[in-house]
Amino acid sequence: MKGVWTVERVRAAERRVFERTPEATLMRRAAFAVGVRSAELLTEHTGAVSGRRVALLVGAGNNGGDALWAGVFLLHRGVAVTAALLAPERTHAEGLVAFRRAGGRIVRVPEDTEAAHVAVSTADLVIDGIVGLSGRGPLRPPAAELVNLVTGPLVAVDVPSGVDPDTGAVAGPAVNADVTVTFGGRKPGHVLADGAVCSGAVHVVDIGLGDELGEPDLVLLDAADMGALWPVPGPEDDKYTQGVVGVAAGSETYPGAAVLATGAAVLATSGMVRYAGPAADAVRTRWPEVIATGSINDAGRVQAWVVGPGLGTGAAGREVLATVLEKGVPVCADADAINLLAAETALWDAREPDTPLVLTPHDREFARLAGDVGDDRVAAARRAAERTNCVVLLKGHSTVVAAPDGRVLVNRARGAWPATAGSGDVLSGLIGALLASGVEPWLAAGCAAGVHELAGDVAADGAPIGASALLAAVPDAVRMVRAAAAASA
Ligand SMILES: NC(=O)C1=CN([C@@H]2O[C@H](COP(=O)(O)OP(=O)(O)OC[C@H]3O[C@@H](n4cnc5c(N)ncnc54)[C@H](OP(=O)(O)O)[C@@H]3O)[C@@H](O)[C@H]2O)[C@@H](O)CC1
Ligand SMILES: [K+]
Repeated sequence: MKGVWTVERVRAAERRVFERTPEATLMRRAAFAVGVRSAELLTEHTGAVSGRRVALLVGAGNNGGDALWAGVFLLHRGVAVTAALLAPERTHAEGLVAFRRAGGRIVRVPEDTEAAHVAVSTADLVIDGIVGLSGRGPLRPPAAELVNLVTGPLVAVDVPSGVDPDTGAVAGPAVNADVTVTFGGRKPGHVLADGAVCSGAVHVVDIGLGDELGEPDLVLLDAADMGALWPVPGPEDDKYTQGVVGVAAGSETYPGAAVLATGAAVLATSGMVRYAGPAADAVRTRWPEVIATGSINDAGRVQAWVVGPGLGTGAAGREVLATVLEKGVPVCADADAINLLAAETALWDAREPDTPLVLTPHDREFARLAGDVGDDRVAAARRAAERTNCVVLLKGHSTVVAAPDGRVLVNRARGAWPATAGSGDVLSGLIGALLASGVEPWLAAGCAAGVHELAGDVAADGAPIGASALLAAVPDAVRMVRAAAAASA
């Protein structure tokens, strides 16, 4: 698992490190890493380092200082570097002196705006040192204008400017980086909301903060983590011991939701799948291995239920949800099950106390359940998880999964193609299968979201896809995470 630390935590670690290591040393290490990565990118994009042109966008603080020292490194490698100072009176003083001494060219904004425009638009590579951990709100107009002119690769120092480092929110113009070089560990802004996209490829550099950072605020599951968690049958297992999942979904109007959710459960694990509901014929036709029945009351024993996709919010749906919640096994509640729970507090009483419940809302469902998501998606999901004593998987470009005990994991989206009708039904089936296999609910939700994302990516391959194609790619995605786990073992 990869850790993610909030700005407050990074600052606290930084203070402890400063007691034994001078601030300037840390800055040099950070800047060196930015310089090295930039030189690599220059080689990749232009075939050389020496003789190339780089522009630095330098703001008022230490982020700009990092950029200037990276500029010094590049000057020593024979690069022609121009620094556009966006807050000339507040530029990092030592960085500026060193940059001048190394032969760097300086242009001041707004006085030399024209020269800055030329430098940025003709650069082979641009380094964004406008603002880092102290950044708040979008880029201000002079910086936004310059960023618009960038044509070459863009390297963000620490955080792409204009992205909120703690929430990933982007409220206006922001840097869209190809690469972000960050220090010590990832920040929430690299993995959440629009910040995940603006960050490009995130490169984490150890500058000596590591030991002081402590437990991360959020975690990211990588493919190897998912592969290690994914249930694999042992020699003693049969169809029952691997966990039986029940799906209570779909209606006469929406049989497709039942077919997709059930199919996902079939493909996720080799445990048995039962279906209960009005789409039994459609499910049986598509998935003959499923034991399908028309009524929840006839369904046999299962180790976890998936309830909600295409269920409807009428009396019949309500009855099904109440029955499932009373069973005393883990439940993944999606779509209409969430709407029902949001609309009727009495339904919560049907839940066997402390049986795990995973809720998988998108923003509108979340709003009905727990109020507006707002900019801080982690805080929103964490609050809802604590209040409802549920695992809350908040869908979005980056999926956030909060456990009632405060743990949060994030899945960075690979692309937007999987955001298609029926895709949520597939996700709920995957979660149900992992719950039935006994995977801890918080990890089950995170792992399912990761494999779902990967399946979408594999299926889309750069073109739009439907949920059926995503579903069909689930075995490939499982193979990929299993292979990643085997490779890292
Ligand atoms: N962590 C570590 O260990 C290490 C960290 N290091 C580096 O230090 C960086 C943090 O530096 P920092 O604290 O000096 O602040 P920084 O982010 O440069 O902002 C400066 C000023 O910009 C302003 N400003 C705010 N928003 C703005 C906006 N949207 N658009 C324009 N301007 C905006 C705001 O001032 P204002 O104008 O609002 O008065 C703010 O005070 C960190 O990201 C990393 O690169 C490394 O050197 C070594 C080790
Ligand atoms: K930056």
